[in-house]
Amino acid sequence: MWVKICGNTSLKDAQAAVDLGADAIGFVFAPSSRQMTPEAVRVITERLTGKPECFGVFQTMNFAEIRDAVRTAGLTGVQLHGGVSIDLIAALRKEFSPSLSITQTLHWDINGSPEAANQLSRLVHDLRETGQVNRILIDSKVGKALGGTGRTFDWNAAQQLFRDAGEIEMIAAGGLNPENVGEAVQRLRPFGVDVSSGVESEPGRKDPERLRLFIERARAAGENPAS
Ligand SMILES: O=C(O)c1ccccc1NCC(=O)[C@H](O)[C@H](O)COP(=O)(O)O
Repeated sequence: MWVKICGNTSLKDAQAAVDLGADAIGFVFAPSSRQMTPEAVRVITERLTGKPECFGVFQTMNFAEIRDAVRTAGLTGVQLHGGVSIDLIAALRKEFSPSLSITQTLHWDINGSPEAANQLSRLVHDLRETGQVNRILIDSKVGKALGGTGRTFDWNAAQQLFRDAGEIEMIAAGGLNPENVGEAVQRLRPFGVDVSSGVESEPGRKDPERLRLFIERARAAGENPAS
């Protein structure tokens, strides 16, 4: 089970996640209590020991802004959180191919209609067809909030979406924490999981014990489908 710890704001927290076995760490450039600048992230990525994937989370659709942040911050991947633009994905792929990992986020509106799941399925299909996206992350949308919400979506209703995704790597996010990640993995059988607020002691600060439990339980559930 691939595990990403998102919303890091310090070297101490990012290094703790890596030392505890996270595959990837994330930095939020979107408006948020966890928002970072590319320069501040660079200070962290330059000093990190280990070789995690380092993702930037972007809510902008501005190609130049993302391109410059990738270079300045020393990112290995982008997580596109502000909507789907095949043109933006193609431009990033052309600029960085194949070294940049591209994750497209799709949002499950927790107050949305049941038909929204069909729309997400079509989007997953279309993104897969482009062959330019490495992973798709399903996150909760709560009102206008597109990330870091701490709220889960309906895992039962989403099972089909994850099952039908085919070969593209699907990541589950939204309200995960050490207490519920095992159940989320059991229900959705994702390629990976992503967490931000569920392993914090306060916004922007990670709790080492919650980090440890999250990673351990996600991995255990991933290795044992029957548990
Ligand atoms: O984390 C944020 O504050 C955030 C704000 C705006 C857009 C994206 C954001 N985070 C991106 C992530 O990858 C989070 O891990 C994901 O949204 C899950 O957050 P949480 O429900 O707090 O675990």
